[in-house]
Amino acid sequence: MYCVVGEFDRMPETRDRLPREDDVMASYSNRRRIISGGNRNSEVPILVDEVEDQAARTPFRWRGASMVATPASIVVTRQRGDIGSPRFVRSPNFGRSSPLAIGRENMSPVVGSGRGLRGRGSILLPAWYPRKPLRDITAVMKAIERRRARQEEGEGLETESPELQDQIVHDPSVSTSPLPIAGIRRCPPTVGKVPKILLNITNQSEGGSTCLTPQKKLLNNIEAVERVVMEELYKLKRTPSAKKAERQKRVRTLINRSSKRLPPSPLALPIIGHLHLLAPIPHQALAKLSKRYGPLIRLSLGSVPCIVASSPEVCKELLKTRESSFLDRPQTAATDYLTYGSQDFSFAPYGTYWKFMKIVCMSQLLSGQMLDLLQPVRSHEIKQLIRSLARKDGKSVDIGRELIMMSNNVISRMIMSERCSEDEDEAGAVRKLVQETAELTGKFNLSDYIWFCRNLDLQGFWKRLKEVRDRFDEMMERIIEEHQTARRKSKENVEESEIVKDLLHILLDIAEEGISEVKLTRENIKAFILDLFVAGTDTSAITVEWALAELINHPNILQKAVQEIDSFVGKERLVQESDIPSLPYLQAIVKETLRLHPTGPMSVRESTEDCTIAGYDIPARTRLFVNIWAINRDPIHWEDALEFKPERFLSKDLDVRGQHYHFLPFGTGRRGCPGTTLALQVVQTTLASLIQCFEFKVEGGKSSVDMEEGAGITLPRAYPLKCIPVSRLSSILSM
Ligand code: HEM
Repeated sequence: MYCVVGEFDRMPETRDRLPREDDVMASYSNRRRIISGGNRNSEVPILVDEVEDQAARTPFRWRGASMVATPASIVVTRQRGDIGSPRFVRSPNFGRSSPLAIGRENMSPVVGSGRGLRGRGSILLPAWYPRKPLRDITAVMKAIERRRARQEEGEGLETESPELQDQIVHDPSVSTSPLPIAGIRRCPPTVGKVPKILLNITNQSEGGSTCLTPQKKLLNNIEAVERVVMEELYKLKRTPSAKKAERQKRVRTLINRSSKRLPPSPLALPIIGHLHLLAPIPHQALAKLSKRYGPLIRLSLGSVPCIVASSPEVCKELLKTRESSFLDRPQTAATDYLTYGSQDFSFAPYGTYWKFMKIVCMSQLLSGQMLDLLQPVRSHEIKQLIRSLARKDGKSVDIGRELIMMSNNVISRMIMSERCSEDEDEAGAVRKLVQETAELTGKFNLSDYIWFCRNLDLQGFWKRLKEVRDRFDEMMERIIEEHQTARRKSKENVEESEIVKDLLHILLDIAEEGISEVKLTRENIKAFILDLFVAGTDTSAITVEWALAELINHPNILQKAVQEIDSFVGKERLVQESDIPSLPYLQAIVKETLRLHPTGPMSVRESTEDCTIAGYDIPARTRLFVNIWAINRDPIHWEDALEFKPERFLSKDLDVRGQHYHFLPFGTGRRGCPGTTLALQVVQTTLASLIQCFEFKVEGGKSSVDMEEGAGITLPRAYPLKCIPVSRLSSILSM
C-alpha cells in the first residue's frame, strides 16, 4: 500500500490552506478512511516516507519524485522484536528516482505515463498531495472559470449541461478521478457526477475566501472533490455487476481451498501455531490430540507444516504403502550443527550417501557376523556392571546411571575399541555428552519453527550446542589420531601383530582407499560415530531401566522370570546371550516393556513429494511424526492396553521389527532402526543378568517405584530409578 509521511508538523504557517490538525498525517489518512466508508480495501493509497530520514529533512523540502513509490518498491516486512505488527521498510529502489516511480504518483502502475518530475523545481504542492488529480482539477477549474464568465455574460447554464460534461469527459488530457484511472473508465456513473462536484466546489470557494486565486481555492477544495469521488467509487462497488464479480471471486477461492482435503487440525494461535499444544511431553500431548481429532491430524508448529499419525492403519499407509514419499528426516538447527552440517547417517537425506552408509552399517558394524565376533565385548561389559552393583550391595544405587555407563562402553568398544569408563572422569564426560546430545536433538527449538526467532537464541540453545560439539570433536580428534598412528605403525612394521579392526578402522579404510562411490570425509566419520552413540546407548540403557521398574512394581511377573532363568540356566553360572532363545518369558517382558516404554517414542520423517494419505492431501515437505508410543497403546489392538502384561506376547508371535503396525518399537521400513538385533541382545541379557544376580529393594522401604515419564527424545524416566541391590547368588558374583 502507498503511504505518505512528511514533515507536516513543520509546515509553513503562511500557507493559504484550510486549518489542519496538528498530526496532519494521522488526520489525512483518517479522513481517507472515512471517505472510503471505513472500507480498508477502498482506502486511498498513501505513500510512506522513512522515519529514519527525518534528521536529514528540511521543513520545506518537497520531495517530489523521491517521495513516491511504485507498489513494487514498498515491501512489508517484519523486523526483530516486531511481533505481529508489520513495518514498511524501504526496498532497494525506494526513494531513488527510479524511472518506474517518477511521474507515476497516484496512477495505476499499468497506465502511468512515465513522465518524470525531475526539473520541476517550481512545484507549489507539498509532496504528499496527489499530483494527477491536481492536473485534472486544474483543467476542470478552467472549465468552471469559462462557465462563470459565460454566466456573467447572462447566458446562464444548466448545472449538468451536456456541453460541460462533454468538455470534461472527452478532453483526453483530463482525468476525472484522483484514483487509478483504469476502474473509472469502465464506470460511467462517476463522470456524470463531476459537474455537480464542481458546482459545489465553486460555491464553497466563493463563500469562504473570495480573495484567493483559483489555484489556491482548488487546494482548499481538493478534499471535497476527493470525498465525492470516493463515495462514488464505493457506490460503484455495490453495483449488481460488481457484486456478481465479487461473488464469483469468492466461489473460486472456496473451490481452490476445498480442492485440497487437509487432515483435521485444532485451532492454531498466531505465529506459534500449535507449538503450545506439545507441552509438557510431546508424544503424550499428541496422543491426547489424536483422541479428539482422529488418527491423522495436521499441525502448524510455528511456520512448519506437520502431520501426526497415531493409528496402525494410517501408519501402515504412510510407512509402507507410501514409504518412498517419507524416507527423509527433517533437518533442525541442533542436528545440523551437531552432525557437522547433516553429514551423518541418521539425518542424512535418503540418497546415495545414506544408502552407502546403511550398507556399511549392516554389513560391517551391525552384521550378524560382526555381532557374534563382538559378543565377548558385550559379555565382559555386563559382567563389569554386575560386579559394580555387587560392590554396592545393600546401598542405594542409581541404576540408570550404571546402565548408561555399561551401554556406552559396549558401543564405544565396538566402534573404536575404547572403553568410556576406563577412568571415572572420562566416563562421566562421555555419558554427559551423549545425554546432552540426545536432549538437544530431542528438544523443540523455537528457532526451528518460528522464523523471527531464527537468529535469536532464546533458549540458550546455540551456546550449549557449540559446547557439546566442541567437546565431542576434541574427543573424536584424539581417538582418530590414535587410530591413525596405530595404522601407520602396523603398515611400517608388518611383523607387528595385525590390529583388530573396529568400526573406526573400517571407516578410515574406506576414506583412505577412496575406491567406493562415496568419498568419506573426516566430518562424515565423526558425525556417524556420534549417531551411533546417541541412537545406541541411551535407548538400550533406558529400556532396561523401565523393564526393571515394571518388574519391581509387578513382583509376581518378576518371580516368574527369575524362575525361568533359574530353571534353564541354574544358579551356578551367569546367564549368557546364547540362553535368551530358551527364555521366552524374559523375551516377552522385554517386548512388553518396549510396547509401553518405547525409547524412540516418535519416528520423525519428512515428505519428499505431494501424496494422499487416508484420503487427505499431504503436500511435499510436510514433517511427519509417527506416534509410536500412542500406536503401541492403541486400545483397539491391545486388550488392557495400559497394563503391563508380558503374557500377551506368549500367545501371539509378534515381531519387534516393524512387521506389525500396531507394535513398532524400532520403527519400520528402510529407515527403521538398524541396531535392533544389537539392542535386543544387550537389553535382554542385561535384564536377565540383573534379576538373576540381585533382588532390588525400593529406597525408603516403599513397595513400588514411580513410573512417570520425563521429557526427552529417548523417553527417560521423570525420576531416576534408585534402589538397593541385594545379592541373590553369591556363587556367581564371586567368580
Ligand atoms: C532399545 C533400543 C533402541 C530403540 C528402541 C531404537 C529405536 C529406534 C527408532 C524408533 C528409530 C526410528 C525408526 C524409524 O524412523 O522408522 C531408530 C533409528 C535408528 N537407530 Fe535405533 N533404537 C534402539 C537401539 C539402537 C542401537 C543399539 C543402534 C546402533 C548402535 C541404533 C541405531 C539407530 C540408527 C542409526 C537409526 C537411524 C536410522 C536411519 O535414519 O536410517 N538404535 N531407532
